[in-house]
Amino acid sequence: MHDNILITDIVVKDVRFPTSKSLDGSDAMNPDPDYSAAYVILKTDHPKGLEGHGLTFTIGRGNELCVAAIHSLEHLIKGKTLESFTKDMGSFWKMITGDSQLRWLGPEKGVIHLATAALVNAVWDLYAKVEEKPLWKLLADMSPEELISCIDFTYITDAITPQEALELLKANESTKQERIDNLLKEGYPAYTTSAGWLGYSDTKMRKLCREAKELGFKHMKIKVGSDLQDDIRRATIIREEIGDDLHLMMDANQKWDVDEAIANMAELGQFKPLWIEEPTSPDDILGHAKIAKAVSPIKVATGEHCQNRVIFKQLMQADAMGICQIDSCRVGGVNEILAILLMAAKFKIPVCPHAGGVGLCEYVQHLSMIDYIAISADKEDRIIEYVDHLHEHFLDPVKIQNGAYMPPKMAGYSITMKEESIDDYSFPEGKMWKEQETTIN
Ligand SMILES: C[C@H](O)[C@@H](O)[C@@H](O)[C@H](O)C(=O)O
Ligand SMILES: [Mg+2]
Repeated sequence: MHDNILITDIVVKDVRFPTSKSLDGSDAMNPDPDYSAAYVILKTDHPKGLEGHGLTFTIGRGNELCVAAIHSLEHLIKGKTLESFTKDMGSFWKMITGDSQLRWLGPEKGVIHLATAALVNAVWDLYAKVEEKPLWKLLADMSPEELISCIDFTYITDAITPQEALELLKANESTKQERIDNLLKEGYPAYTTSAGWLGYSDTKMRKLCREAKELGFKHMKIKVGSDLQDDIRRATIIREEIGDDLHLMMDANQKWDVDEAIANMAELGQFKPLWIEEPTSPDDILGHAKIAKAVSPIKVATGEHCQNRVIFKQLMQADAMGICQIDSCRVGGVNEILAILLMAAKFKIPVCPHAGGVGLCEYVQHLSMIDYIAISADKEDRIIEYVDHLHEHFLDPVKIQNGAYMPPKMAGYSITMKEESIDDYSFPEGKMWKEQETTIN
């Protein structure tokens, strides 16, 4: 169906939203994020003019570095056909992460890997659009063999071999349709972070807690890690509002040292959080393992800053990660996510994706859905983050019903941003930035 569609050009945009003005998204480590996207458009010669869209998420300054890194990778994609990639997605991924000179900038981490994610996800978006399916369905319709062929198993075969992964997928194959039907009916449960941003006033927090309850959410996440007494005060207010009806999760955004995390969680444990997220440096595998042991039965959640599948593997092998928080564009896009989902299924670690930001909810719903349909085949103890910001900028925004994500129906990876939004929020020339030039610097 997609024979010889040529990727003729790549357009990259630096899109930034001034969310720091209202302190949306603020946490102990990131007090003033401007949710931003290094945004890619793959132009093609498709008769209907189809384009592949993809983005990688940053929080403002430095977004231009991702834009530049995407340009550096561009020669690996431009002038090639979609089919030359889709006929062997695993090799495509190896090729785009394996450029003999660019690899030095990573390997597979930091700005170059964020850029990889934007491009890889744009290729998947194009693939799904050409096949006229939402991404989750494109993946769900693949045989176990086809799904496995999308993955580069380099560096993870000590945790899962292609053969083991294949068996895992095969065991779920005959029941896939039941789970698709279930998703179409009930959706995939979400949790909300909207009330818990660190910069919000108590009044605003209380109001948002009540709204979240009314909207049917059963789980809520709050930010901690600024000052312990303040964390206790805010958690008390939240518990007053939500009672014991809702589950609570806490996110420290890497603020603590290892022993400090353990000590602080001994205090915050009174609020019965389900998990403590990013208690310390995302690279500290043994530190996470120590914290996980000390705070049990509270789980340690991490992943939004996990640079690649190798770090995920070690966190799992070391019993350091109780909740696996994949991020759609921190690691190298759909292919690497599939590898992580398979490892999580093998280690029986629930996957609760990191979302929010701009476009992350639109992305990760597809990933949790394919996890449920074909990989873990389980929704138990699994929830997708939901944040109520910036969805209006997308052509196919997420749909939440009774606190659950409903499966997207439109073809693609749900990440196509409205043209007007791209223009208005392009940095620094877009009209929204021109209007507030004084606050830029
Ligand atoms: C700066 C961002 O809003 C983060 O606070 C956010 O991604 C957060 O860690 C989350 O888990 O949603
Ligand atoms: Mg977080």
